Amino acid sequence: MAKRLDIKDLNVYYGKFHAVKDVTLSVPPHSITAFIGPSGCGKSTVLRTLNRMHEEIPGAYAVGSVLLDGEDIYAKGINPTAVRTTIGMVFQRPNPFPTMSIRDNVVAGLKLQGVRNKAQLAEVCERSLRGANLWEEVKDRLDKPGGGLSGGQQQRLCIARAIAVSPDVLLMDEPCSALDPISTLAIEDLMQELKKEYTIVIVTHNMQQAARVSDQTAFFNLEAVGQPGQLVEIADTETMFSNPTKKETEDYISGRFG
Ligand SMILES: Nc1ncnc2c1ncn2[C@@H]1O[C@H](COP(=O)(O)OP(=O)(O)OP(=O)(O)O)[C@@H](O)[C@H]1O
Repeated sequence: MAKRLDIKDLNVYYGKFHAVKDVTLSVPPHSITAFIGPSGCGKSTVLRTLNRMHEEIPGAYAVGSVLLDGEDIYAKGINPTAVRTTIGMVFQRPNPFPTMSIRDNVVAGLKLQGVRNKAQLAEVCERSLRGANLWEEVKDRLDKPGGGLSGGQQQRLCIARAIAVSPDVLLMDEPCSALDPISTLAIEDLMQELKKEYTIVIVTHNMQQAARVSDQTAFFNLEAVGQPGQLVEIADTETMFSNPTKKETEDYISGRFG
């Protein structure tokens, strides 16, 4: 079920390096929010803090709060693994378990949670593959390895894997950057379907993609190399691309820098 995210005064550090400064923004449920901005401005860093994935990086830490429907995902006693189930992530390069069957890839998270009931696993597998718009292409080869699919199919398999555990939010870190244009459009179409059930945040380098798929766009920038990235502005996507408030946003989206 889609939930709302509220990020408040978020600062992120890699050891002594202050990577992201004072980010405050909200992501409404059933919407797609795109993070755009030049390389190194902290888009992926912010995204990773939205499901505590940065905690896997030695020395990385966040200060501030991230609320999921009002509940702080950083509160004491909250298990980061549980957070990553509720707030799933799809990465830049499709990363299915290559030798594992398509079926087992999809239900890997459920099996980790201890679900053993075959009928339940089969039902979730089909529903998730349908949800990721991959069912028709793979229904006759569910026992074949996930690594045998095309790049675009593998990315949809990863989306199926993420939605199989019934998340509230899907984070997507440049999910199309390793894909051809047709697979990219398939994922973009799929995102429009997915937002009916989930809240989506996507990092993209592709401004046309941000304009095509997102409801609101957040532009990040950094004053100079070595300085922390900051949120410059956030607005509904149409306004952002037609009438941004800040000149640096206009310069970026019109291709004058970055
Ligand atoms: N694992 C890490 N360890 C140390 N510094 C990191 C790490 N990951 C990112 N950084 C630094 O944090 C800053 C923000 O990086 P981040 O990857 O979030 O930017 P980005 O906007 O997503 O960039 P890109 O568009 O190139 O992917 C950069 O200065 C980067 O070098």
